[in-house]
Amino acid sequence: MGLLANLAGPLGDFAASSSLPVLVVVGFASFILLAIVLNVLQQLLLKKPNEPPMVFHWLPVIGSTITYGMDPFAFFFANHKKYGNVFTFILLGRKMTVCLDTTGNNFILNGKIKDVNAEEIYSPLCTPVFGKDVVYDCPNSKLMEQKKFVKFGLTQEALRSYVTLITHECEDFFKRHKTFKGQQGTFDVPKVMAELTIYTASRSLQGEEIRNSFDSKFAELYHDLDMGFSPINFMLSWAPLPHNRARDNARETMIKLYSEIVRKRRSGVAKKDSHDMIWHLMDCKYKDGVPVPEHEIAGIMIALLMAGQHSSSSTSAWILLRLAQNPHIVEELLAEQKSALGHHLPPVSYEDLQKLPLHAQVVKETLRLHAPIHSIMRKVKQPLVVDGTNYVVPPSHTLMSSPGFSAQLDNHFVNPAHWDPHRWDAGQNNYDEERDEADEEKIDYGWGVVSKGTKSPYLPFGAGRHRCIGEQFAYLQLQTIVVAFVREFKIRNVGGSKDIIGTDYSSLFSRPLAPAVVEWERRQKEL
Ligand code: HEM
Repeated sequence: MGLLANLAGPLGDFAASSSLPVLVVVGFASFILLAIVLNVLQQLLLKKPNEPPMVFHWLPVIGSTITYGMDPFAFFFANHKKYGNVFTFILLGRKMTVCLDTTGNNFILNGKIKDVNAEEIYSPLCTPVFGKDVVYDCPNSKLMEQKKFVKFGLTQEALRSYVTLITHECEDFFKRHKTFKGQQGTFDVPKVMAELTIYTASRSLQGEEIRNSFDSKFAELYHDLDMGFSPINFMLSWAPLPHNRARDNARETMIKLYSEIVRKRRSGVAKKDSHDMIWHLMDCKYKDGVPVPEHEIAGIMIALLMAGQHSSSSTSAWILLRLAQNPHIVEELLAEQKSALGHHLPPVSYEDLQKLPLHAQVVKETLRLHAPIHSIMRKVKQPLVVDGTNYVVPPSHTLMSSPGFSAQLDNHFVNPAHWDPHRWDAGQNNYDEERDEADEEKIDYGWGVVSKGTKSPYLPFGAGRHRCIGEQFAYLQLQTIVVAFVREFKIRNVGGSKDIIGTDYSSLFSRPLAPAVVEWERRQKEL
């Protein structure tokens, strides 16, 4: 051996040292190949007839992660065509069973608490952002009470005051923001609308102190906290990565900030002169008579800020992008305001919003095509027979529902890909919304009576015990922004094109691909 090595000299040394990496690469490639072959054979030969069909995939663990992640709706449509309403796919090693259309929405969203569970899925991601003892870091019955507090805090009086506050924020923004200097220009819609949305939500729901903090330290804290929702955190929310450390610092600082506001208000330094949610939560008590502790008030307020901001800012951006694609609708909206409220366009009130059906329909139609939450997930707790099938979903699976998918089906909506707010004028769709709503079973999970939505193909706010409690606020906020915007501006796509921008699915909430730039022009004020 020694002799041979000496004879080969430096060449032998090189061969000896380079053969190791080659062997490792060959070994790894063989392992991958074997895993692929076994994975394919398993799919072809070991089909379980009583389980939903598995979406074919080459790579174990990765499965359909990439195709689903790039465009979930395209993925749902392609597999709906192949397999029907129920199928399973692999998402980062997890088995996800998708149940589509109205039966699928109902099966998952109205599932019983003993069968399906949301907190096991959402808690690892949300608890480090919201903090302890709220939302998914507590028993479901406590979440239901927390939802009741918020829902009941949205009184007519509160909503009325919010319209005025939101209008002021918008007017101020349109006057002062650097984007809107002069008579005309262009702006990046998602970026600018994210800013306006957070100012309007914080001024109304979160209160004056929080709104004022957004001009200084709060924006940075919000950004750090938001990084907690990076998709990577679905797997690594616990990991000591820089963005998770920043998230934890931001959460602790925010909890302190909210707690200080509560203490200051309780001490009588601040007078109760608004209807924000902090004041309301300070007066709430759980069923056992215990008032909501400071850190829970903070956690609920953070949860509202986060839940509302992502969905509403994406929706407000889509609304403006759709209006820029359809400038004639902007003129129709202004005409509606003039005809319902008077030619001189007085300040809009909460009651006035009910007189502007086209404004509501613009929001409604935008949510139909651009649901910010494309996939809703639940953990299966025990073997479940899927309604209307022989399939049994085992507890190792996660259920996935997508109400945004049924809202794009042509058996429910005529020409579904077309954005047309007038489709909501009576009788334009294939399903009778009013009749279905009247027939609908009603239920109360402890935070007010809601319809179960079992038949509706249109559920942008979800259904069941986890249904959104922010719907009323979101409509009010979005409609008020639209009212203020069309009074001040005309908008259109750059060069008058009819294109619409694509969707960015890279984060947990879908939103327009940025930058999405459109042209604005300030209206001449009539004297
Ligand atoms: C356009 C705006 C919005 C849309 C499309 C939307 C959509 C949704 C959906 C689909 C769900 C159900 C999630 C699930 O079942 O897992 C939900 C839940 C929820 N949303 Fe919204 N939301 C919007 C605005 C808001 C706002 C403004 C707030 C707060 C003020 C809010 C607070 C909540 C809360 C607290 C839940 C309950 C979570 C649970 O019970 O697990 N949302 N939302």
